[in-house]
Amino acid sequence: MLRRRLSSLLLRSPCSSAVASSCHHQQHHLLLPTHAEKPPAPNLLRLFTSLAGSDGDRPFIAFVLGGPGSGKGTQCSRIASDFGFSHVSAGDLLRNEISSGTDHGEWILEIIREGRIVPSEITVELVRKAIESSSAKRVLIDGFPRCEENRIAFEKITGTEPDLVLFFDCPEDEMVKRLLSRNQGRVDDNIETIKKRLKVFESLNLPVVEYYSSRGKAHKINATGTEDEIFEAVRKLFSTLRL
Ligand SMILES: Nc1ncnc2c1ncn2[C@@H]1O[C@H](COP(=O)(O)OP(=O)(O)OP(=O)(O)O)[C@@H](O)[C@H]1O
Ligand SMILES: O=c1ccn([C@@H]2O[C@H](COP(=O)(O)O)[C@@H](O)[C@H]2O)c(=O)[nH]1
Ligand SMILES: [Mg+2]
Repeated sequence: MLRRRLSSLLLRSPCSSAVASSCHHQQHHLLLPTHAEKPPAPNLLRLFTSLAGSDGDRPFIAFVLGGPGSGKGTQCSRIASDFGFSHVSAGDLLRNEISSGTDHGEWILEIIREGRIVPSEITVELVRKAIESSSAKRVLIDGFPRCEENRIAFEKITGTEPDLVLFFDCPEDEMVKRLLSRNQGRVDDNIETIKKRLKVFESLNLPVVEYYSSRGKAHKINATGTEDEIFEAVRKLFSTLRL
């Protein structure tokens, strides 16, 4: 059913048809952290800093989205090395917070273990800092935004939108198979968490893809087949870009 829904949303690449975006996170609020879980609010003034001033100064930004195990990280590494992009993985930034023992590391670990979404005030700030400190002209943001609230916060705080959104479309059974054999010691690579992540993907991540489809920015890539086959489709798309 999910595949059918996605295909109807993203028949063309890029999508030119308007697709209504909807915010499902209210009805799925139980999947998000509760108020009690929130860490101390960061300094809001510091958060409201645009990315490197005017739009003309900022790097080319591509959001890379797709279900858990769809191959975002794998393909991002290849795009980065062939097309000179800096690779910013939101998940890696959060895992660094855990491994470096920051104040809210344990709290982030629990959220990841449960397959839920870390609040925007944490993630947007990590992503914004990573973009700024990379000083790259082309940046891939892997696995972010994860929900409409993330997207709106990013656009508001950085004062910018992505130039391109790549969406890796992969069947659920293939994603599950890949995650269960990933073997990288991730706390979320177990069937209980994977099931939760798939629900979050459908209810919260997909509306972001729908939103960018309606803006003509989303490009769907068939994420089945070998890594090489998928990268060939990616390469074709990136070769057409004026970077
Ligand atoms: N085309 C492919 N065929 C088979 N296995 C693949 C393919 N692409 C990636 N993999 C493997 O599947 C696993 C998941 O890939 P990857 O980590 O890139 O996915 P992801 O979308 O970043 O997942 P997550 O959202 O959990 O970070 C990895 O072990 C990777 O080596
Ligand atoms: O923007 C984000 C990105 C990630 N998370 C949490 O981390 C895990 C793993 O993320 P990957 O990108 O797949 O490595 C994800 O399931 C979320 O729990 C997040 O909250 N916000
Ligand atoms: Mg990944």
